[in-house]
Amino acid sequence: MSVTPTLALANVSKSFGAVRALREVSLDLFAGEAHALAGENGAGKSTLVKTLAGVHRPDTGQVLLNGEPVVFAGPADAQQAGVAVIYQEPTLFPDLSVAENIFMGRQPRRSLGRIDRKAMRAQTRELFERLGVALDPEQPSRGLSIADQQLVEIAKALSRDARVLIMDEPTAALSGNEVARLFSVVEALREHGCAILFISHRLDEIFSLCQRVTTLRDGAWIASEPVSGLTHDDLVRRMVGRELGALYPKEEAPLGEVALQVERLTREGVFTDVSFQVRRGEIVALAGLVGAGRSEVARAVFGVDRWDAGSVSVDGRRLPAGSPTAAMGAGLALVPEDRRQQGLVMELSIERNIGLTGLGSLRRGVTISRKAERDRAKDWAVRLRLKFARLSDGVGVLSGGNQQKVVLAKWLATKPSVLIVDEPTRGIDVGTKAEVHRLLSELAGQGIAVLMISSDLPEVLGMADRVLVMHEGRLTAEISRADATEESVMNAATGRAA
Ligand SMILES: Nc1ncnc2c1ncn2[C@@H]1O[C@H](COP(=O)(O)OP(=O)(O)OP(=O)(O)O)[C@@H](O)[C@H]1O
Repeated sequence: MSVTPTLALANVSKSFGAVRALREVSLDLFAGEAHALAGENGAGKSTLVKTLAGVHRPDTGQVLLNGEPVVFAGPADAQQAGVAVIYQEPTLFPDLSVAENIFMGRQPRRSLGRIDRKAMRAQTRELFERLGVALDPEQPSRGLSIADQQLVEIAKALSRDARVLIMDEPTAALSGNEVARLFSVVEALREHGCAILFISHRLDEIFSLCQRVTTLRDGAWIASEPVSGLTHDDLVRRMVGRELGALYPKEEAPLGEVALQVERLTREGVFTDVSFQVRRGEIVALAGLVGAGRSEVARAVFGVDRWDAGSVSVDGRRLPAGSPTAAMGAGLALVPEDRRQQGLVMELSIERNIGLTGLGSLRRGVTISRKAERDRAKDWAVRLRLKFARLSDGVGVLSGGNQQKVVLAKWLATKPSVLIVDEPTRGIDVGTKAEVHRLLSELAGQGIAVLMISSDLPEVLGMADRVLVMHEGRLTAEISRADATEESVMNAATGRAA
């Protein structure tokens, strides 16, 4: 490891109005080292990334490149200096091929100025070989999985000779195999001498990929240390500054009547013959690999998408196909997977967003009681440890994880008969994760039927009374809590006999 860090922050502070997002934070990124950045939602991780990437300028303090102070005029400047950022959901040009996306604006040219497609293909192939990636350079980018799009972005970074690779929650939307593939690519880059900064709320990923970890809490630097001397609990303590209760506080609740009955539900080409029940008081997990059809089943049950055959009943009443209004009227709630896009109205305040679904209970005569709305928002803000300046601020200024909490609050506040939650703790910090689990358990205890879609196996095993597993659009297994193990669920999810 070289002595001078490739990229560093020295005593950097950054505020947004009254919010002090970073307070005198220092960080060193060395060549050949994978460095994790840990912290709860709103701790300042993305602000730090944006400062390194030239999006934000520090209010005070410095960015140092190879030991020399630099001022990035903008993201292009940082990119030029060898800093590449891979986001959770990359933005490739869908109509261009993989190779064209990689060499966008820098295509190899022939003597007459025409683009040298052959050279571009060959160079792309070479990049993929260096990374151990099996993608076709000629393939259109449209239709690539998020995991493949990230690999294209990484190849692009490599082609620009990036010296620092920053990854802001890159694994949130990836399946287990895709994470393993990403990690082997990152490992290859690290061995080439790249400095890596890695953000994830999944602490086991930090322990398996990184050599050091820096923890932020409320914008302040808490520690930078080798992961080898740390336990999982040590890291959690640094992040949340307090002892955490059980992460999976599932309690046995007496099972009541069947609340949700799904029979032979089929949406052609998407899922087939899906039948299951969820009783009051029960938490049923729907497990499977990304793309197995779990979210699609949830969307159809809730009426966002139509189904072609089969039926859905809530408390014994059959729902019409394709009507979310009827589903909500019958007592169904869906917390979607893509919460930022599907769950929030960005123009509205935090409190209005939380109040949106419960307008009935907040109504006083013909008007909605603003005070009731604010009280409810306050209550949820405390329960979910929401980090905000004012509840009247636009929801768009919240950190990503805090936006997710607002959507959760909005739906949990409706007290439905049947609650469907799709990846309820994705992107959510470990402190709030325990709180969300406690809430789900509490709701089940109150007689609500919970259907939980989750790719987080420990969460499935820790919270579910029963596990349903989907593989390629079909239910392939139903496993009781007693028999559910990582192995039994993964076997069914990958289509191997249980
Ligand atoms: N453009 C902005 N305007 C106002 N406040 C902002 C802005 N960007 C960030 N903040 C605030 O700064 C604080 C830190 O946010 P940041 O996005 O850095 O957190 P984070 O650690 O990345 O969180 P998460 O894990 O939820 O993504 C938060 O309180 C957030 O609301």
